[in-house]
Amino acid sequence: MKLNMTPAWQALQAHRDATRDLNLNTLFAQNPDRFERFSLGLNGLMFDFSKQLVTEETLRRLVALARQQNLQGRIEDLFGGKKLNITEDRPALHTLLRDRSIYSVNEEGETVSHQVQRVLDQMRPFVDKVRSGQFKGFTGEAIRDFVHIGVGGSDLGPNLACLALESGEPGPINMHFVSAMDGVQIVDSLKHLDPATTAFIITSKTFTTIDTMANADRAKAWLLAACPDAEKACRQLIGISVNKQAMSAYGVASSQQFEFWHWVGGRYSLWSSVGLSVALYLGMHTFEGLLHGAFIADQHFRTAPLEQNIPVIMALLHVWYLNFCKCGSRVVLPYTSCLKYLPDYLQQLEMESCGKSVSNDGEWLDVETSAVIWGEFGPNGQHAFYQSLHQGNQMVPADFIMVCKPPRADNYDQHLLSVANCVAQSQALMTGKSEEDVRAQLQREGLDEEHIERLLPHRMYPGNRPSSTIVLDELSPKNLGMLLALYEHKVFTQSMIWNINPFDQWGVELGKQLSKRMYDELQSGDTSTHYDGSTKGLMNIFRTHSR
Ligand SMILES: O=P(O)(O)OC[C@H]1O[C@](O)(CO)[C@@H](O)[C@@H]1O
Repeated sequence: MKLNMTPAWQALQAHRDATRDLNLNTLFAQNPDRFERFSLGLNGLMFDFSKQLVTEETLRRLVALARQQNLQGRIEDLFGGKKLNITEDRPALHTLLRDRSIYSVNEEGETVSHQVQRVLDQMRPFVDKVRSGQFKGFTGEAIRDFVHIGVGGSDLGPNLACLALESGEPGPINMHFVSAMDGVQIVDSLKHLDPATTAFIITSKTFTTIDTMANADRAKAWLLAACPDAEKACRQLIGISVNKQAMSAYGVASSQQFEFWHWVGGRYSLWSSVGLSVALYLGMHTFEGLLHGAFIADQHFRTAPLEQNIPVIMALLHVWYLNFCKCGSRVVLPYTSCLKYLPDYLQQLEMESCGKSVSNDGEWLDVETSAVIWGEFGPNGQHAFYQSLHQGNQMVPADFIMVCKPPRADNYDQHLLSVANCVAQSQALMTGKSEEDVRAQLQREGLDEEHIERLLPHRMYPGNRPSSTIVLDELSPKNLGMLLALYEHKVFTQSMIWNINPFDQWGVELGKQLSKRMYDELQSGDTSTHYDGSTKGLMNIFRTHSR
């Protein structure tokens, strides 16, 4: 039976039709305990969903949908290593990267736990060597600068975590990130770096991604220009990949190859050796803190009742807004610039995982799956798109992220400013500003009646716009690990409700194939006739103006 014909779905649809007039201000007025009732805590993290347009009944019906879709069984399948990634015939075992003691799933003879342990045991001494200045370049000087080269899941997580968790004080090494295929970032970075003291961390699950390999080629050529002894120069390359053969062929010494496995999806790979850059930059204890936090979230997801399960509630709210309230996008608003890259990270996690139109049974879906996830460091967003959040005519549910302890102790005052804005913005979205309030204000400002009538509709805020606030007591490795893993499980829950595979991404392949052919033709100057008019026109314009 199609999902939207099932009893739980139909019941939710009827409930939505009956509650279209739900008003948040009224809900708070009717229930003084609403904040306590509609918030959940977990080890230093609090999830406040009291400003969501839902009632107890909405939640009950959403949980009934999760039960109907056998969510609990699917959670067990995930943790038990069932091959949930059916189109690639493999399990998704990223949770094992955070818990090496309990589960052990056999994968080609060696238990997965052993594989994970082996790589962590390889990472630890390497991190010590680097951070103590014992990792030397071709002149014998210590390597001080590392350039992490990767893209998508091989870039976003480490980049997010390095910025989020750095102390603001200089450490033993500097970390730089390069992901852009156009070559601008790598060329600009190399200008400021010294080949004698710089190493490159080439991070790519496949070790074939053209964006990453083009940047790596550029970096390797730069090293070779300074040190023609290829073996010595390549000592400054570190590889992170499932593809050991390709790393060796590229010249990465086997002691500097850090493996991960096919069962770790790219956007779920921060917890694998892909996190090496975090460990190098901030210490192994920071990386292990991230793993620990994610493990706490895993246990919570696996054991908490659905009604008190944070990622389950996050996902059900997402389903509610996307499928029943028809809100096609959701905005992520962190109120610390340390989490500047969080919206980008979550955009890949959600949109690559859920951007599907076909169910696990191969049927075209009749319900929406992929919401547009976007966002920005909140205070900057306020000066760009909050106008639309407050007065635009589309409802965009928001996730505010607030941190209590200031990430920089020596600027408490500005931290207060940011927190005040975070809380005030979610309040303003909810309460809005009524016609009476606007009229009273304009009268106080001394405007005449005609002017007031003209301005009234422009100065009113409809309010009743929903948001959640996730509060972290501090921005620690544990809390960041928890936050990211909760979002992972949110995405998993949504996917199980829609019965889609969140672990493949076939939709990115066609563009890659076409661009390869086009690149070859642009290089050779070949004028192909098999393109459509627009494509041919664009290529011709480029040919005319590029040189
Ligand atoms: O780690 P790789 O193999 O270089 O891939 C990078 C990214 O490219 C994608 O395959 C999408 O193009 C992502 O899923 C992945 O995170």
